[in-house]
Amino acid sequence: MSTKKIAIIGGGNLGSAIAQGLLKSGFTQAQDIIITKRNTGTLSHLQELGVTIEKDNAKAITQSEIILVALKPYNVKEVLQGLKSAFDPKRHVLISVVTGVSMNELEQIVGEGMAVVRAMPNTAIAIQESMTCICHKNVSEEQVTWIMKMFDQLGATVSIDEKLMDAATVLGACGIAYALRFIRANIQGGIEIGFDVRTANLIAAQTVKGAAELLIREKRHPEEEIDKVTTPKGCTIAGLNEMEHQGFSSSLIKGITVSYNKIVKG
Ligand SMILES: NC(=O)C1=CN([C@@H]2O[C@H](COP(=O)(O)OP(=O)(O)OC[C@H]3O[C@@H](n4cnc5c(N)ncnc54)[C@H](O)[C@@H]3O)[C@@H](O)[C@H]2O)C=CC1
Ligand SMILES: O=C(O)[C@@H]1CCC=N1
Repeated sequence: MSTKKIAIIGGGNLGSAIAQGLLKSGFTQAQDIIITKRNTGTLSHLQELGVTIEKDNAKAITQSEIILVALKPYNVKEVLQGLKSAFDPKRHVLISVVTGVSMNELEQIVGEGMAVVRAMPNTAIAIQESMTCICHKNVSEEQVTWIMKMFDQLGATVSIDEKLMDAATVLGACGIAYALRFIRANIQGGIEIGFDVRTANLIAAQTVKGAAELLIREKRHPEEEIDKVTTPKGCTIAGLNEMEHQGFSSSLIKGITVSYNKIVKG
């Protein structure tokens, strides 16, 4: 368990999901988490668990060692600029989960030499099932070990070059939404062929979980597993081929590149 205090600046979708994951994992105790938001009303579920809810970002920063920034890309610079004097490069590590803001930009805002980490998790962090991609700058070995240990409690973690961070955002963070839309389409199809929505939801979600586990646990390539399902002249290959005729893989690849270009080109 960690004894470092963590301030989460920006208690929105991702910020509160991280707090939930940290609590569930037992890595951090509620009294060691401070979470900030302008309108704190929506954070009562975390307050009930013992997390400190705070409107004053500077106060949260001075009371913590790890400063996890989960603000929107469009206001992160302005908010952090206003908090510059609260940061102490000798004491603080800044972890940003903000899309599209580089470590150099963050360092320039909060002060030269500041230990800066960019982490790209996804919302499954709330249930310790995130995929988190990480890169860092000015961070000591002890700090890296601690940070990797923290994210390891919250799902799978991989260190990447910063130049891949936008791609990580698309594949890992946006990827949750793509996967859920795939499941939803399966549910819609399932209802059309006879299932009630609850049963279709369970079958679709558990089937996707099983498919993912085959790849993660057995380290297989998807096509190797698909080959085991596609009986010659059978219903799977007939359906799969129709999906491909309709542009299934192509639409996903195109969507991924559109998401990526949205980050890179704006
Ligand atoms: N939602 C997701 O799945 C993921 C989001 N991200 C990134 O995480 C960041 C946060 O995203 P979300 O949580 O979805 O956005 P969000 O809008 O839900 O959360 C941002 C929060 O910051 C709060 N806030 C605004 N100004 C503030 C201030 N001055 N002090 C304290 N709090 C303030 C807002 O009230 C809001 O609750 C974004 O940069 C996004 O790109 C990264 C990976 C996944
Ligand atoms: O859509 C967005 O901008 C953010 C980045 C990753 C997930 N949500």
